[in-house]
Amino acid sequence: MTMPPLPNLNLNNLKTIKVLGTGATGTVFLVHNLVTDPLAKTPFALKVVDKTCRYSDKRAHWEINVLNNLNENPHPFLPYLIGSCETNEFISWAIPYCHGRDLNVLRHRQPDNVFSVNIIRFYLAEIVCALEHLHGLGIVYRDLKPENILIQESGHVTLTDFDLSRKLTPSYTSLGLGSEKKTKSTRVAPVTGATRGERSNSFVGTEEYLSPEMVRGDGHEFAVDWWAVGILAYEMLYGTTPFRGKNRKDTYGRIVNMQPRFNGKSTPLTDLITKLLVKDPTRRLGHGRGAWEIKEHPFFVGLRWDLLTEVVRPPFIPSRDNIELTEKSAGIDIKDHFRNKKKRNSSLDSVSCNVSLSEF
Ligand SMILES: Nc1ncnc2c1ncn2[C@@H]1O[C@H](COP(=O)(O)OP(=O)(O)OP(=O)(O)O)[C@@H](O)[C@H]1O
Repeated sequence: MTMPPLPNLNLNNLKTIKVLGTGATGTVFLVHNLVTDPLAKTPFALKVVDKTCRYSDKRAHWEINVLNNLNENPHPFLPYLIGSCETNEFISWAIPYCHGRDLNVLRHRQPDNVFSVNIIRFYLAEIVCALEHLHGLGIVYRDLKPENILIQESGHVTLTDFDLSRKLTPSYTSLGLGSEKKTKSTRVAPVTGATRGERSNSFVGTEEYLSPEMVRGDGHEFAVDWWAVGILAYEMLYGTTPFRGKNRKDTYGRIVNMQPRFNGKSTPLTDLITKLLVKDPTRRLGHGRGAWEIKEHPFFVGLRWDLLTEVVRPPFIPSRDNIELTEKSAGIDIKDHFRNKKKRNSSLDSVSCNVSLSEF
């Protein structure tokens, strides 16, 4: 499918409504186009990255590149690029706004902060499909975590945030042929700056979601994403990740050495998690035949993968009321926002410009 050329975004025509999220390198704003959509009927998400942060321009260009690729190879559970723009200070790009917040927020709204098994099955199925599509394009995602799984207006998921993703030779083509090339991991090094209660981002993802091969500094490939699916499933089931330690070093030690603990007797879901959390990536579910190994697991028995977007009703459909456009008139000056962010970060010695990404 060939897409028409993307419109260049004109930042002067955009009005910020509110901040949707602030990450290691960028800030995501909810914006609307004052010229074409003055009443903010169809707002969209604008990710803005400060070019003065180390590695940020490379990461931003890469993310735009991935989104461009997705425009040519679309998938219902992955975003597309609406447009982009670059100035001396910022790189910005727009993607559709996801009304339902992210899976982390949603989990904290559930009784006991955990999802039911049926809801876990639904979200895992969609995430497996999204990862399968990315892997088919030769992209290893490397940053799966609840905060990066957004809920669309329809209730289906969208994976976001591709700056840590990487291009590999696809191994799981539709013919199941080929062997993948590994991407090297730099040995994990502590980075400072996560504030209390937040998860910190390491150079390749969030520490509790890192795979043993990443922690060890071995080469890694698509199987890191299947490991992260196992961590995610565990967190959705128990409300906590399986290897969380007292501190980062302890967490890394547990990731490499400890087996996950389960409450009660084995179920298809705990069996799936066990097979995804195999330390040796070559023995992990998904390594041999990619997503199909996971789709064929008994946990998903009876699920019509081909009808996922049409028949299966999402467990949570955000209502229009969830869109808090009350701050519509407020407007946030993007430059001011970054000036203040820099001030805050310098006093915290924060991660913002400090993320070690020596692979770039
Ligand atoms: N399209 C969107 N719709 C709604 N909210 C969004 C959208 N994109 C991002 N967000 C919110 O903004 C947050 C940060 O986005 P994103 O992860 O892309 O930024 P980042 O700077 O790369 O962060 P990170 O430090 O995790 O790499 C997300 O967790 C989410 O809550």
